[in-house]
Amino acid sequence: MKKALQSFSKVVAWHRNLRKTLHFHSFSSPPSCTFLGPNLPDVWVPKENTSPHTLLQENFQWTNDGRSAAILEGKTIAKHIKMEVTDEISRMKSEIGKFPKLAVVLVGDRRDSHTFIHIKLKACDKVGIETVVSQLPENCTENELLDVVSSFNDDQDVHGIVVQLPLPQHLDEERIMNIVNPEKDVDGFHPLNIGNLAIRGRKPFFIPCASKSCIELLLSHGVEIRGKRVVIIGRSKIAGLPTSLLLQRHHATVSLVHSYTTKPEEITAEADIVVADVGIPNVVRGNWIKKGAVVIDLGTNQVKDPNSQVFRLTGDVCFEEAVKVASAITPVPGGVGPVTISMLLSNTLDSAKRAFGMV
Ligand SMILES: NC(=O)C1=CN([C@@H]2O[C@H](COP(=O)(O)OP(=O)(O)OC[C@H]3O[C@@H](n4cnc5c(N)ncnc54)[C@H](OP(=O)(O)O)[C@@H]3O)[C@@H](O)[C@H]2O)C=CC1
Ligand SMILES: Nc1nc(=O)c2c([nH]1)NC[C@@H]1CN(c3ccc(C(=O)N[C@@H](CCC(=O)O)C(=O)O)cc3)C=[N+]21
Repeated sequence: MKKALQSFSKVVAWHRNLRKTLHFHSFSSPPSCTFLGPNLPDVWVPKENTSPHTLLQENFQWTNDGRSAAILEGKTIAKHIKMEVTDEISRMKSEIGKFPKLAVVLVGDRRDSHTFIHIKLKACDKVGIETVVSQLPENCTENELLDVVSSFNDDQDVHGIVVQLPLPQHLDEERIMNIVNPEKDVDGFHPLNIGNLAIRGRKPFFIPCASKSCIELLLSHGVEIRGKRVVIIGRSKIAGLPTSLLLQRHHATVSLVHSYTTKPEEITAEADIVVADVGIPNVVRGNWIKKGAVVIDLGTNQVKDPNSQVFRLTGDVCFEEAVKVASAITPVPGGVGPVTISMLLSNTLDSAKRAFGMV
């Protein structure tokens, strides 16, 4: 009993400390926050030493006084997370002579998928995560793909499996996601993980990386989530839907806008926080945003410049317009994307730690 009380007061002290450093972040009652392991709290909370304190703002101002919005920059956060992952992997190697391994499955030849996989592999290499890539042709059968995933499920040296999405039309994404071992599902897309994310107090093995990235960006810049009205444009399983679930766990009031929503701009204009996950460049205009709102742009659209023929990254939000209205906004590139990648590294490390009994 005494021990339980001691650990409970440690948790409370940890919360108090966190509240002090992050200022905005508090829980209604500590016991409602179930701890799921070192890196899997009931809500996603940036670790103290992960969030660069220089970024923390004492009092986040939900205003735009006619100047530009604050830029919620992701590269520095990503760097801090990567540094921490690197340190932990070095420790793992020296203590038990083992390291995490990520398997990536790519079907077909999509240009953006190649880019994203290249970024993931490079990041893994940098922090000391071993990788294995299985590339299948565009016209592969579902059974061929299922076999590849199954072989990674069975491989004890593999701790994380990523099946790059989207898959070609003829393949049933749900069937493929279902077969990934939930304990290796570092993307967090398996129905068991999504389901457990949906219900507060339940314990997903992994939370999707882009969703964690959104929360991390908000919290580490001092943006309060609890009680805020959030509108997410898009309900994809990669980002929109899980982000809505995670934000609910953080006590936001969440609405989802999708392709059947009429007059989405009237709904987004009510939001304190707008999250765009559509995949259409510049679809969210300045007049969709309430003055002083915070804008998180997940869109990473490769758009060909008609003059130079060079591909440029464009977000879903028309940055030039939104920056004049919002109080804070993520840039593309350099906002959500880099943090998403670092979350994948962190999830893979967590999975290896679990496999090695280090948690
Ligand atoms: N930066 C990052 O970390 C990440 C970035 N992304 C990027 O996010 C973007 C979206 O990708 P992904 O999540 O795969 O999305 P999907 O293509 O799977 O889904 C898009 C969503 O947008 C909705 N939608 C489409 N058109 C409209 C519209 N005109 N108005 C309102 N809603 C609309 C769709 O509605 P409906 O459901 O009705 O079809 C759907 O829910 C891409 O640019 C991708 O690269 C994705 C993941 C991570
Ligand atoms: N199984 C699966 N898991 C995913 O997590 C997944 C996926 N499939 N399919 C596609 C989307 C998209 N996504 C991004 C990840 C990183 C950046 C990223 O690093 N962006 C950088 C720049 C990228 C560049 O230079 O092209 C930035 O915004 O600064 C972007 C997008 C993950 N996704």
